[in-house]
Amino acid sequence: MRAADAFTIKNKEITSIDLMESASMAFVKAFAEEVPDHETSIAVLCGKGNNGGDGLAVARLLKDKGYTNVFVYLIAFSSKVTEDYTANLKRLEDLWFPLVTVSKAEDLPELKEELIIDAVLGSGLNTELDGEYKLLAQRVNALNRRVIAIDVPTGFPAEGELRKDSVYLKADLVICFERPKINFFFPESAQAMKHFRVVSIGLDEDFIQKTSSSYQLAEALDIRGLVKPRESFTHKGTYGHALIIAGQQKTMGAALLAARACLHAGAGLTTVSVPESGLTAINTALPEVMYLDRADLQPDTLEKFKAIAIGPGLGTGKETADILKTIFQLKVPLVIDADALNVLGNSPDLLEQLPSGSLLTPHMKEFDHLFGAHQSWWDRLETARKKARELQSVIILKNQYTFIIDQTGDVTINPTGNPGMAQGGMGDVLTGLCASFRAQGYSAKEAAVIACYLHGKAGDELAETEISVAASELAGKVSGTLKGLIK
Ligand SMILES: NC(=O)C1=CN([C@@H]2O[C@H](COP(=O)(O)OP(=O)(O)OC[C@H]3O[C@@H](n4cnc5c(N)ncnc54)[C@H](OP(=O)(O)O)[C@@H]3O)[C@@H](O)[C@H]2O)[C@@H](O)CC1
Ligand SMILES: Nc1ncnc2c1ncn2[C@@H]1O[C@H](COP(=O)(O)OP(=O)(O)O)[C@@H](O)[C@H]1O
Repeated sequence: MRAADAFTIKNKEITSIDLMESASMAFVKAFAEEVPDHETSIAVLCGKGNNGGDGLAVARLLKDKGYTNVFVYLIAFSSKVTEDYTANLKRLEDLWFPLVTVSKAEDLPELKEELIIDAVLGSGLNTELDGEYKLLAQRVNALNRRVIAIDVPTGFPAEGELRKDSVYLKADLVICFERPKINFFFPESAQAMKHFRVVSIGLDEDFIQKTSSSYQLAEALDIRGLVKPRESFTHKGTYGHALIIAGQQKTMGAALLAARACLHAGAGLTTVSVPESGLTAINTALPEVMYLDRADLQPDTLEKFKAIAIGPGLGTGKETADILKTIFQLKVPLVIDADALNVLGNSPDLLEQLPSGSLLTPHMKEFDHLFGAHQSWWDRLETARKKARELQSVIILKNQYTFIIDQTGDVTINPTGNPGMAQGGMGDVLTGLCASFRAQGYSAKEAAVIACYLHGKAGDELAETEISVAASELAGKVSGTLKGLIK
């Protein structure tokens, strides 16, 4: 983002102070939507860097917009100032704007304002907060006021490990510039912020798009670009035959959910391999789906499938390990989930035989069982990037924001989905979707991106009218959601 900043200043003939003005205007526009009442009393806490400069400009622009109770506190813990901060301070002084200087955290007056704008430190943070900044953050946090941060909460690193014992100036909302920071997507960010929204500040979009970054955010447009329309004269053979190896006596539902999702996501044919006791359930619940006896999981039978998913509800016994050994010998694209992942976690030798181009779909616990315990999500993601390269496979690391890591270690972040989806069976549905798109001929990465986006999007649509979303319902919805996405 700093490179885009510099490029825009150079190539769009825009000065850095103008860019700060543009950023502050974008902040104020979003702020006005969040806080429409112009009588709201607002304290703007400004550090001495460019984040503080934004705060000064925001205070002035809020006044211009009709906010009548805006007060500025200059957090003067450092002797260094930036040029644009100084210019914006002068603009405020010229307006006779009342300014309170705070040289030590203990000098911060008992703030009476209902709302605090945090412009103390932004993305220039180079280490975790300590000293006066830490005391200030703790004092402000203790006030329990509504806080809206400019760009990032003070003390929150845009990237790198988020330590559990770090102190942040906690924000209810962060209005950030141009692109979200990678650390916003980790569960640990909840210690520092509740929500974020992104505003455009006019940086050169072409430059941002062309600048290579290891992180991409999946968007509806990407899905539209990836999904191929169903052409005339095609038939069930065109859309691939997927096999799902899943389920035991007491976890047959996992197999049904995965198969249901596979079917509704458009695979030409879906077959499940479950214990024979599940046959009636399959025939009753999913008449389109075919059955393959476990005893028939032999190389010559399996070669005909266009994709095989294995794991949901399968159990971690010897049978699972034996099936894995068999399917690892094939040239069929694989999707590995749940118990199959746990078996690989128990046997590193088997993991080494994983065919390249496979798709692994672990949640946090399965991931740590496979690759070792992690203290932070940053570290976990770094391991995922390393392992995806080593295994030449795609890893879907599931969470509220799911990370899709490709064979080069690049990360696509999936923004769809919601807490209504926090219910058993949701992962089984995702596995069925992955199998379906792999069978339809999409690459492991394409299948992962389409499946994750679609999964969350269908969940979001259901959550518009429901508190919680059942996995079977979501599986039945994906076809309609996909149609809406590619229209
Ligand atoms: N393209 C964009 O995104 C745009 C971004 N813009 C805005 O600029 C912001 C970034 O501004 P920035 O680079 O001046 O850094 P900022 O966060 O104000 O802090 C710098 C000061 O903090 C200090 N410091 C650092 N860590 C510390 C610590 N742990 N504890 C104590 N001090 C610490 C550091 O001191 P130093 O360590 O260097 O001595 C330095 O003095 C960005 O968030 C956004 O709001 C827009 O205006 C325009 C377009
Ligand atoms: N709060 C949430 N927001 C978005 N997605 C969620 C949320 N909770 C769960 N999910 C999604 O649901 C799925 C859960 O997977 P998993 O834990 O393997 O479920 P199960 O084992 O019950 O099938 C993941 O794809 C995850 O991204």
